[in-house]
Amino acid sequence: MRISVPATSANLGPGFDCLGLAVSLKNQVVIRPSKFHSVSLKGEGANNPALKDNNMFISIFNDFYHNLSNKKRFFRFEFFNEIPLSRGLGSSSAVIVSAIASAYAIEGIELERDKLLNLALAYESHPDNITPAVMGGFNVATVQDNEVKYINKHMPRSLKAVIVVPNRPISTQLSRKTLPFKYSKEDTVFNISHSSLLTAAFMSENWEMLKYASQDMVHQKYRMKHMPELFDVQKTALKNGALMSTLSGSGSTLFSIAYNQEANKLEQALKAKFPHFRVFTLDFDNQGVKIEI
Ligand SMILES: Nc1ncnc2c1ncn2[C@@H]1O[C@H](COP(=O)(O)OP(=O)(O)OP(=O)(O)O)[C@@H](O)[C@H]1O
Ligand SMILES: N[C@@H](CCO)C(=O)O
Repeated sequence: MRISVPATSANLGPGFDCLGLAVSLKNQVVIRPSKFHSVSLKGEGANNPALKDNNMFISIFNDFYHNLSNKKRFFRFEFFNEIPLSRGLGSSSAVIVSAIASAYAIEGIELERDKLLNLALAYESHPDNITPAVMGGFNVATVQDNEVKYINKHMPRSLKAVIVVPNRPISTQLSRKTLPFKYSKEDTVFNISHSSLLTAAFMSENWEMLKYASQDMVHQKYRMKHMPELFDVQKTALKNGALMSTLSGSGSTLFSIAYNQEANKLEQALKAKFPHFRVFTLDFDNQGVKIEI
């Protein structure tokens, strides 16, 4: 069985903990019954011994598998990771979503996407990465009565994501602790209005509105000041054709959107100015989690 899950970019500026979309970097895992437990790891995280010895995917998979099955079986797990770890591209959501989905699939139990999403919520309390990881596309999501309420929309082929991935990881858990405990009425109103405008811009495909609507007062400046070069990445992106440029999730990746015809120029400008960072041009993913039996 093979399962793949896309990387995701959450917040999109003002939509803290509620907006997110999926891009075409993917983590894949192939799982086969085996005489004994074994793991192989390629791509992102391959040099990280913790991912072999104490792998979050395997522990979540085992929890679900043991609950669903009465059998004692061993598996071989082959991971092919494209999603950089702890860079704000939803690496943990990809692991959570794929581990739950594969435990059901290997037992031959159908799992609806909505149910998968709500099971994933137990591991990640904010829904802005897990929703696009499951559904693909652009998503607005909130949690009410322990359930994710969301609206999803496909992204068009006329746009690309251009991402700048710094070499320093940022842990989401630690980064959330650096945010203020309280916000002023002005900052709160600023974010409500910008997040609403941004959502309307995505839903109505009014791409020229993105640069106004994607501004934020709630989290980016607090997080980016720990890596001040990110302000320069953002400025360079906006000067070179980006329709919007925002901190991806809790960082450290900077995520930009550009028209197809502007994407190459934007990628080259970012590569020239930040040669020590990785720059990728990606399509958007409209499929979300995908299982092949
Ligand atoms: N491919 C993977 N295999 C196993 N564990 C992983 C993998 N990718 C991420 N993880 C786990 O998830 C942690 C990173 O989660 P964290 O929420 O800090 O970052 P993120 O999900 O990449 O960022 P964000 O939530 O801002 O998008 C890693 O330290 C590791 O424990
Ligand atoms: N909304 C989350 C996304 C990262 O998981 C945050 O900004 O902390």
